Formats: sequence, structure tokens, C-alpha cells
Amino acid sequence: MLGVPVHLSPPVASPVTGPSLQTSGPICGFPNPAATVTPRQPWGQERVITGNRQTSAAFTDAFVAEDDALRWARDRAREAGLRSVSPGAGAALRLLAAAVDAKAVAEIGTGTGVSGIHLLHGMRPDGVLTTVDTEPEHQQSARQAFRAAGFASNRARFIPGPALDVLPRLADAGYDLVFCDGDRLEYPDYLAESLRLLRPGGLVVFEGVFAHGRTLDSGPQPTEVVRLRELLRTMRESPELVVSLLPVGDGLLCAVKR
Ligand SMILES: C[S@@+](CC[C@H](N)C(=O)[O-])C[C@H]1O[C@@H](n2cnc3c(N)ncnc32)[C@H](O)[C@@H]1O
Repeated sequence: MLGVPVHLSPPVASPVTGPSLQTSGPICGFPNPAATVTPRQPWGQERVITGNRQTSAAFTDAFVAEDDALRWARDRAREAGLRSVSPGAGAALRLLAAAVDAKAVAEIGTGTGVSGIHLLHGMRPDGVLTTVDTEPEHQQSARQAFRAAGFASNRARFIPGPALDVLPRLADAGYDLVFCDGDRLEYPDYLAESLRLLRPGGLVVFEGVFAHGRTLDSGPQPTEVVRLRELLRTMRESPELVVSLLPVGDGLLCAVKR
């Protein structure tokens, strides 16, 4: 990614209108698929920065110790060929859940329960996690992981099914936090549903928005990456949201609903 320096600069802010909406060249700071760039070797200073980033990411992941229940859930995910949130992203989820004093959290993409355990740790002791996944066997592993982590069974509500079928059945303004880690192609739709589900002051969080560097890569990208760029642009431009992109895990895009 550092071999594509032309796209690394942030979008130019206009003093009157805020971030510019360019129609040619990099769009809102993201590469235009038609743009031509010449990769080059990083300068010495860039090598240092890259090294520092890797060290910082490793330190961030090691900073919060994970227990046996989390290790068990990660092992199940690995066996099933699933990604789980990184330890650093998990710690950020705990923090965010605690920061909004979350009593009701909705999660899209239960997986084997790694993110769910982190969220439950950050939530109020009487808080309930509503978690949605298309795969009941993933949820079965998550159920076991939550139990191993010491959470009572009434702390989690497992709903099997596709997120876009399930979310419309959840209550308007009934949630303090919505965490999205399902199908990247559906992220823009999850945003619309999340804004309906959240109370004012609630948080929406999307995992994986860096797409392992592809979001900032000027080469041809799959639709999934195009959707992620659409999501980043929409959220950054929304007057309804206070947004921040946290560089933990594979990129955690967070926003408070005003
Ligand atoms: C990356 S994994 C989630 C990992 C989990 N959040 C964790 O950190 O442990 C993505 C999960 O989303 C589920 N999924 C994929 N598409 C979905 C959809 N349309 N609706 C609900 N769940 C979906 C998959 O079955 C998978 O378990």
C-alpha cells in the first residue's frame, strides 16, 4: 500500500463547504479505479513508519490479555475458516460498549463468539446482546464460548438468519450499539438499518473496512471493496453522524448517531 503514495494524502478540506467531492482523480480520498500510478520503493523514513505500524499493531493486540474462552472461540473460528476480530479490535469493542453504557447491543455476524465476548465484557452486567448469523452452527459455538466466559444464558439472544431479513424485525431506537461484521456487500444496507435501530447517542461500528489494504489500493477491486468505499464516503458526509476510523484490526469504522 505504501508503494502507492499518490493516494495516501487526505482529501482537501474546503474552509467553507468541508471535504471536497472530487469527480475526477481520487474520489473523496479513495483511488479512482481508472487512475494510473507507478509503484515505487518506500523511502527510508517510510520503511521506519511501516515497521512502527507493524510493531504498534502487535503491541495493541498484546495489550489486552485474552482468556481461555476467547482462545477457544478463536480456535473454533480457525477450524471453520472464519475471521474473528483481532484482540486489539476486541478491546476497542469492549471500550465502546462501556463508553455508551450499553444495555442492548445488536451484532451482525456472530461467528464463533469472539467479538460477542468482548462486547459482553464491556456492556452493563444486565445488558443483552442480540446476535444474528446465517449459520446456526457458528452460533452454537458462540453459545458455548459465552458460557465458558461466564455469561449467563439470558445475556445473549441468538437469532439465526440473514441480517437483512432479521434486522427489520428489531425495535426502532432500541439499541445502544450495533456492531456489523457480516457480509461486506451488505454494509451500506446495515448502515440504514443500524440508524433505525440506534437510540440518539448510540454507536454503529463496522469491522474490516480496510479490506486488508484493498480499500486504499488503486488496482481493480471487487464489488465488496467498492461497497466499503461507498460506506466510508456516506458515513463521513452524513450530518447525522460523528465518525472516526480506528486503525485497529482490519479497520474499525465507528460513528455516534446524533
Ligand atoms: C467474520 S465472521 C464474524 C466473526 C465474529 N464477529 C467474531 O469476531 O467472532 C462473519 C459471520 O457473518 C455471517 N454472515 C455472513 N453473511 C451474513 C448475513 N447476510 N447475515 C448474517 N450473518 C452473515 C457468517 O456466517 C459468519 O459467521
